Amino acid sequence: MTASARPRPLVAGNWKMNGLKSALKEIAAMGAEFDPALKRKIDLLICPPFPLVYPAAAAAIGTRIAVGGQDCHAKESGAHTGDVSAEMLSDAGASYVIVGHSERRTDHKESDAVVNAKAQAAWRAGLTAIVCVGETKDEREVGRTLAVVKKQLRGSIPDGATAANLVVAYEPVWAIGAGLTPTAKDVEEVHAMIRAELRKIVGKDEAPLVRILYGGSVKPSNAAELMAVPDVDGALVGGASLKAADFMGIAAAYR
Ligand SMILES: O=C(CO)COP(=O)(O)O
Repeated sequence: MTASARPRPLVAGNWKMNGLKSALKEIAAMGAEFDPALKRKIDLLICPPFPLVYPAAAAAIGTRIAVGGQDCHAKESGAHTGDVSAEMLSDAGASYVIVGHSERRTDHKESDAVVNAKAQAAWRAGLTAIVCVGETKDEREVGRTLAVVKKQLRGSIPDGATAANLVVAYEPVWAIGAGLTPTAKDVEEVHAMIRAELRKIVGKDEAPLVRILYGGSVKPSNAAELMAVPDVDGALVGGASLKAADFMGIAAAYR
């Protein structure tokens, strides 16, 4: 492996609790705009709500757009009403799953240990785990950003991570859905620290190839600047992933 090895960028959409069957036409429209030149450069992923995983995977056939879940249970099956396992997501056509999103950490009190177990479940089912980390506004204001993110990384990423089975998403909680983003310099500082931590976690040969996504108010208008930041290997997009025009406008940062 050469020192200049770079990951293949990933532009991922997290639809959160948005999207009815009618939203599937957006996936078809994204596919139509995902032309051969862009396909050579980047990967695209859409993570719809659970009921749409199977039809989204069907809608994405032939588009090279991957489909993922937004969460999974740590167990394979059993008496866990309302939960969905990584194996079920894989069976429905998913190849990725987001774990430890800040909305799960807040709404469902998910700890790093829970996120770690979910990432292991993802790997057991053959899925790539997108492990989310990020500081709150208060943590940033008191200068704890790097310490908080480092602790989340160490607690949330299981042993056995590789560049193929792990994606890290840095999502400052205060930037999500807020129309606010950190400065390019602030993003660079956090991503550089994540890369350094990854060298300890996956080793120095593999670490440069792990994709580190930035998430939080990514839009077509700021994507080029954010995607140009060193150690930013793509985006995890919320609101702007719901419409093909916005999502493909963000992907166009890689044209
Ligand atoms: O949480 C996010 C993606 O997981 C980011 O959401 P927004 O792009 O809507 O800020």
